[in-house]
Amino acid sequence: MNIAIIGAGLMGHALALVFAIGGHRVRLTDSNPEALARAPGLMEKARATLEAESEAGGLSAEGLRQNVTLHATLAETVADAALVIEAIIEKPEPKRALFAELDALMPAEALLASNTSYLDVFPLMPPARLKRALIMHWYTPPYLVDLVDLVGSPDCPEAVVEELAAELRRMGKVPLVMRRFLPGYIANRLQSALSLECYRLMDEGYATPQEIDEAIIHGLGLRLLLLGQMAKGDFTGLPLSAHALANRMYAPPEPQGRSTTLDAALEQGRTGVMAGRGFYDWGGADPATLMAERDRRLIALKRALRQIGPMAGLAAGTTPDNRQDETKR
Ligand SMILES: NC(=O)C1=CN([C@@H]2O[C@H](COP(=O)(O)OP(=O)(O)OC[C@H]3O[C@@H](n4cnc5c(N)ncnc54)[C@H](O)[C@@H]3O)[C@@H](O)[C@H]2O)C=CC1
Ligand SMILES: O=C(O)[C@@H](O)C(=O)[C@H](O)[C@@H](O)CO
Repeated sequence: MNIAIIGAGLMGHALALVFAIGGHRVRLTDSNPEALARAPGLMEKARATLEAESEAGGLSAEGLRQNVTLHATLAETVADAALVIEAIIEKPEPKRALFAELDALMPAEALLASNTSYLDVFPLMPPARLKRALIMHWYTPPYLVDLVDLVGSPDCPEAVVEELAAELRRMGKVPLVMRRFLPGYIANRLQSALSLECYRLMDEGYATPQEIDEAIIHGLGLRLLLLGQMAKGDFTGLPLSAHALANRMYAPPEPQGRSTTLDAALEQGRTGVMAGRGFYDWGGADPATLMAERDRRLIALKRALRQIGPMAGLAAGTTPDNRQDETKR
């Protein structure tokens, strides 16, 4: 499939690699020439790390160069594309403006997919595009994290969503199809709730970023990887969960729309790995090298988990799904 990706940042360059590994032809563009120029090095570093662990699907460095090409203009990028992926800044107005530009340039039958983390992008799209518009939300790094949230627009037939889901499964991914848009889908909503509590703990001086990560890595993380949250609840015992709910010992944080801790970091230029520091100081290490080290460890962990297998799979079955039809995913 010919694929166009708009935005070559943290996600865009990695998505280009994912689809190249999947055997597709990718055209990549970015409004920032420096970001676009950075993409080949980031992609090759990630590809080489995957290849070293036999996880690159046979994609060679030359194959990457042939399968992912950089383009300066939208018109060139989306010409003869069957799937156009938007991975630009998470702000409604730039996305709306881009969708309008793309509408005039992309093939009539091309799919339009947004990688948005939380936004209901469908009202931002030209109505005529909605019959072939979806949210296709990936998790970073998308060449290792297999979950992909898939939500068709209200006008997009289920068959179109299922066709894309089938292609993602062929690529070894795990699409989670939602029948209706829900900001944050499932995993991002859970992550968002966790983030809100993290910011509250830091803003109110209860914990440092390092203490939060220690609590997750040495506490929650191990069981989540094997059991998820609900099967873990079965081992905790549901009565205790009921007591904890009834006791209501504290209220979850009210979303404030900002965090003093996060604002301070941003004011000091601590924007994350790409800047060499965020909540942690990465010692000026090259971002691609840090990502390669993250990927090497994630691959080893993923391989071990494949061998161990999730425990939820050992269950005889799940409880009956008593949701009403209209509320089902
Ligand atoms: N960073 C992450 O871990 C994840 C991000 N996402 C979502 O993916 C999208 C992109 O996020 P990131 O890759 O993190 O952002 P980013 O800031 O790293 O990259 C966005 C890129 O889009 C480019 N851009 C902005 N406006 C443009 C336009 N009109 N035309 C062409 N290029 C344009 C920017 O120059 C930038 O390089 C957002 O919607 C975000 O919510 C989804 C999953 C994970
Ligand atoms: O964690 C991820 O990769 C995705 O869930 C994302 O969409 C972004 O990180 C987002 O959650 C940041 O708020």
